[in-house]
Amino acid sequence: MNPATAEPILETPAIRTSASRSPFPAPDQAPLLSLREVEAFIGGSRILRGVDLDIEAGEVVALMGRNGVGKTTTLKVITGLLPLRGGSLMFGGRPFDRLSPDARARAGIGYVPQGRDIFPHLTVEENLHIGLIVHRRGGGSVRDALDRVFSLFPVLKEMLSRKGGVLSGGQQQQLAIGRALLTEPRLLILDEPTEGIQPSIIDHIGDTLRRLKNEPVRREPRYDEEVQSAIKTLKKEGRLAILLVEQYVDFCRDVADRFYAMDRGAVVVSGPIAALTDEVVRKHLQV
Ligand SMILES: Nc1ncnc2c1ncn2[C@@H]1O[C@H](COP(=O)(O)OP(=O)(O)OP(=O)(O)O)[C@@H](O)[C@H]1O
Repeated sequence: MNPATAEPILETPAIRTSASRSPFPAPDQAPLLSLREVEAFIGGSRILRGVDLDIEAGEVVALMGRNGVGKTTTLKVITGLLPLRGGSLMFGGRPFDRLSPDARARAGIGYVPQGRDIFPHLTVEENLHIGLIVHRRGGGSVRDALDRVFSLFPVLKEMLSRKGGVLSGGQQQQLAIGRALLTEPRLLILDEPTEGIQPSIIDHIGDTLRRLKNEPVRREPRYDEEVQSAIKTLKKEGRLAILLVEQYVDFCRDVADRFYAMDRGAVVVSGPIAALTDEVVRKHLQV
């Protein structure tokens, strides 16, 4: 079944459950990633309250929701930065909640956290080398892996000797994604890839003109088109799945196959991206 087209939208608590799936399906039939009834605490506070989420190989899934509902916490549980306190977590059909964050990275989970986490005092080239040496998987050549990153993000090739800290927000994002891709992940996790990216000059000019004409300034999302088009290219290649925490609805509608919307530590709606209607946005996502 293609989840992008065949799956109806469901309101939780009974979000899409897999009645036909046994709790431990054969690895080759299982989703790439599967969270069931996941619970997590920060300090004494219960932050995740039974999160259910599946990602199939090759698909792009948007995890959405208002501020503070538990999206980043969900990613931290997946990557092992926060312990699972209840429920199950499977990757490639096998439980993996006991693995260290490092072992999860080696198993194929690439993570680009919010704020990007590049090394500002190292050059672009040195930042990329960290991706190559730390967790490199797969048998492909380093040259091919680098060429793939440079074809997705040509600006990185031009800026190899610049320090990471002098790049623009959008370029740092491209560097962080490029570095994660060099580890050849099976699942790439991106936490708010559009966050903190400066409005483009074109948008700025547009705003100024509108102000001059006394028209309201557009408050449309502004995001990095390179990141958007890279996600679409990666999706076409189908070599990895992407889990994306993102607040811009248009961005998600453009790149994602499916979405999950969270509220107060649980998934409240999920479905194919076509089901992310304006009503769903108003009810579950708008502030
Ligand atoms: N280090 C922490 N200590 C205490 N509470 C925390 C901590 N980190 C997160 N929380 C709380 O956990 C809840 C979920 O936070 P989380 O960062 O997962 O939300 P989010 O959906 O990713 O939102 P945002 O878009 O604002 O990042 C919030 O109520 C937040 O206040």
